Amino acid sequence: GATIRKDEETGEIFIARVIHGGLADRSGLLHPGDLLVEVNGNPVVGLDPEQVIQILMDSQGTILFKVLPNETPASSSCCAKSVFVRAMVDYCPLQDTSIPCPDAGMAFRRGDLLEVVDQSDERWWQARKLPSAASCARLIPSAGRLKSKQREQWWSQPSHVHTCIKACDLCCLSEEDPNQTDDRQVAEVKTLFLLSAELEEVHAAADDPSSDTGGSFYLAGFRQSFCLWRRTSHRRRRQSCTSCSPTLSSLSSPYEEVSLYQRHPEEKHRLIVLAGASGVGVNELRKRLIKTNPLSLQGPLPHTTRPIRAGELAKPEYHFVSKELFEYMVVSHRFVEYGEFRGHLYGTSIDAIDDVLRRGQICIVDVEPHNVQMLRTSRLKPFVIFIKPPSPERLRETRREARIISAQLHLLLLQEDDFLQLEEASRLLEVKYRHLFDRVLVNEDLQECCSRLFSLIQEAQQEPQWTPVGWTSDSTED
Ligand SMILES: Nc1ncnc2c1ncn2[C@@H]1O[C@H](COP(=O)(O)OP(=O)(O)OP(=O)(O)O)[C@@H](O)[C@H]1O
Repeated sequence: GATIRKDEETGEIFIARVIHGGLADRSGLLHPGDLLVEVNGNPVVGLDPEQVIQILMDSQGTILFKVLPNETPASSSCCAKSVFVRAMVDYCPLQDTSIPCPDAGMAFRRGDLLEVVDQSDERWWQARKLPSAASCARLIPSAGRLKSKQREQWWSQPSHVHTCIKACDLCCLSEEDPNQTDDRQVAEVKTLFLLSAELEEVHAAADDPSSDTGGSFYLAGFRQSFCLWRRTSHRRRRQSCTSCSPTLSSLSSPYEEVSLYQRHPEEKHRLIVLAGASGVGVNELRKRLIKTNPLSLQGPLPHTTRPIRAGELAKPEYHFVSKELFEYMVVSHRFVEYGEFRGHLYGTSIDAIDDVLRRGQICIVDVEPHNVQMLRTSRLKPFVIFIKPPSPERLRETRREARIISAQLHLLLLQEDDFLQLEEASRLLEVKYRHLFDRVLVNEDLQECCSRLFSLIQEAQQEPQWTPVGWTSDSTED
């Protein structure tokens, strides 16, 4: 329940910290800074901390400490106000040689919620993991300490590839007039979305202008070419540069302060974000949810530069815009995701999300996990649900009839390779983005997953949830 330290000059042993909720804390008799004179009658001045610990370990029954109380004790830990944080990094005390007492340390993974009960030591904080019945806190590195560790690691890496710089360089080379900023940025978009041989193959195979409203894989209520763009553009959709982005870089804050937020019934609904590896069923779940609850749930209407087809005006399933307007929206950062398919641009815009929310409906989007960060604003207050596959056996059992669209636009049954890829991609995404997910849901039985998803969506809107403090402490729109 306490740690000790030795004053190297005088050889005196002091109580370094009292663990919140531990025996020493509950006794109220020991405080940081108290001078330890004797343990069970053994003088300890001049001993090493390890020798003092050995005396304690050899003792049985009652342990008697003789202490000289610290004359200016720090304010009692029980009076300090707890701060709640979400861990944005993983930490393991057993791999940290600098921790004063590894046994008193607490391991955590990114995304874990922690109650920090004591920040009086600028290097080591005391915390409990939530939800937790444990009364005794454990040691975690302070934000400052973790940041300096991250900085050391960052500088020790040989090089950092800045994808944004590369994209700009390339586009500058291809521009006739380097002063035209907008054109340059548009060229950057093109650079980022240069179609691969695979996608060109799709163009050739699918060059049938009527296919968007016909074909055996038409998804009711969902735009086929938009879905096909999504399906074939994984990893080519717009991505921010993680080397440079202050929010995503390895130097960003290791803890995010959070507080409980409950949506007021008159406030706009929280944005619901579904994320998952390609093929896990995110689109199927979203489609089913909207189909069964069309009045309360809606997806944002995508934008496209594709021409309007005959008969589409009656019930447009896109915002049809000119290429110029689309490109203007790109440079104005109006798109969450965008890309090119069959020579036309497609994208999900923030404005389209706002349209749904303004109508009083719950907006549900599915985005690539690397794009979740840009939706994390106090205005949208996204509730992010990660969809993951079930166990390997159940995945193969439940997906016997499942189909994915091939690069040649054929609907294919999932093969062993697809299952392996899906499992690996899902595992990697969860490791990398866990801190951005509010909930993780296993998509085993479709019907059951849909109803659990619907309950989660209700929970997000009606029950208190942990959100970044910035989302509730100010009313500024971002
Ligand atoms: N729980 C499930 N049981 C059986 N089949 C499922 C289940 N979930 C999804 N499927 C099927 O798996 C296939 C792929 O699903 P879906 O198209 O929704 O994937 P996705 O996650 O949206 O991937 P992408 O973004 O690459 O399109 C579809 O045929 C869908 O009907």
